[in-house]
Amino acid sequence: MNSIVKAEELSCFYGVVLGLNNVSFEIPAGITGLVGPNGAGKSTLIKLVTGQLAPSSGRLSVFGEKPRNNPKLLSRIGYCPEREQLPKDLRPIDWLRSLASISGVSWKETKTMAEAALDRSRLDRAHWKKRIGTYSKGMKQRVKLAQAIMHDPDLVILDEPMNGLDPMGRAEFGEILKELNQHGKSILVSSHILHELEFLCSGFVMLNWGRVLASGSQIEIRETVVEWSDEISIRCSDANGLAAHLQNQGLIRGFLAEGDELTVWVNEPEAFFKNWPNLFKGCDADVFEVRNKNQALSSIFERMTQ
Ligand SMILES: Nc1ncnc2c1ncn2[C@@H]1O[C@H](COP(=O)(O)OP(=O)(O)OP(=O)(O)O)[C@@H](O)[C@H]1O
Repeated sequence: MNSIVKAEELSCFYGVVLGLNNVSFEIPAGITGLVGPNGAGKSTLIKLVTGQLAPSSGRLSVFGEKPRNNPKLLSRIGYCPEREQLPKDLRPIDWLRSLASISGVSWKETKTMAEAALDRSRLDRAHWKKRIGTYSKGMKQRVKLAQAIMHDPDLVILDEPMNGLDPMGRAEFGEILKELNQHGKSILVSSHILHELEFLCSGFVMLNWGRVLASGSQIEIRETVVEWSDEISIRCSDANGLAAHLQNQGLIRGFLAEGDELTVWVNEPEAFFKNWPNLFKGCDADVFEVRNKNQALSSIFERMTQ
């Protein structure tokens, strides 16, 4: 694998408190979700990748180099921290220009950089003249993102950026990240709610209690599941018609039809899931999606953390 981040037997302790415990994984280019409940070690890992912390033991490389005390490497990384530390009284352009100027960019050039970053973060130009303190949560996240991408990094790291956003805000922010990815940026984004990232990420690192529970693409993680649920969700054009069809064949012992969503409790889950295209033959309903409850990524994660 051509990995961007590679951890080998990596540990990080805060005195006697365990932050990360002997984790090994690789993250390829793309959008990767770092998922785990509170205290799982997500921020610790992000601080290691951004060189803010040194590993207690093990090895960590980002683009093949150690991140700690490595300014050249860090210039290829953009970081959007979890905490909201924005200057309320400044306008976003002024803040971003000041940051670029501190980093040694000429004052004239800072304007182009700041404007480009705000455009790429999709902060509506109508709001640029307002002070950051008057902004909504979603607009502040875009300013934070602009700060992280202003220097055109190859890897953008965001710690819990969806926190506090409503579903619409999360979807919009996800679209911005996808667009950045389409422009060649790799993205590492953390959340304690897997569902927030499932639609966005091609791969995941799942953490709990400082350990990696699973890592890899969605398909690779799903393949680690050997247990099947007897509860299967089917999205189709005629839920009642399809339920009757399955019941007549003696395949299900119960069902619940709600709109275009049919939930069935099947007698032999694995056989059903593997054979479903044939089982639906002879029924007029169009089938759009079939999901085994245990195969949903969120369900896998729930069971791993139990
Ligand atoms: N500065 C610190 N000093 C001592 N312990 C710490 C420190 N930072 C984190 N920890 C501990 O390390 C463990 C991992 O914390 P971390 O912040 O990395 O988790 P997280 O997954 O980011 O959680 P959250 O979503 O709550 O931020 C926790 O037990 C936490 O209490």
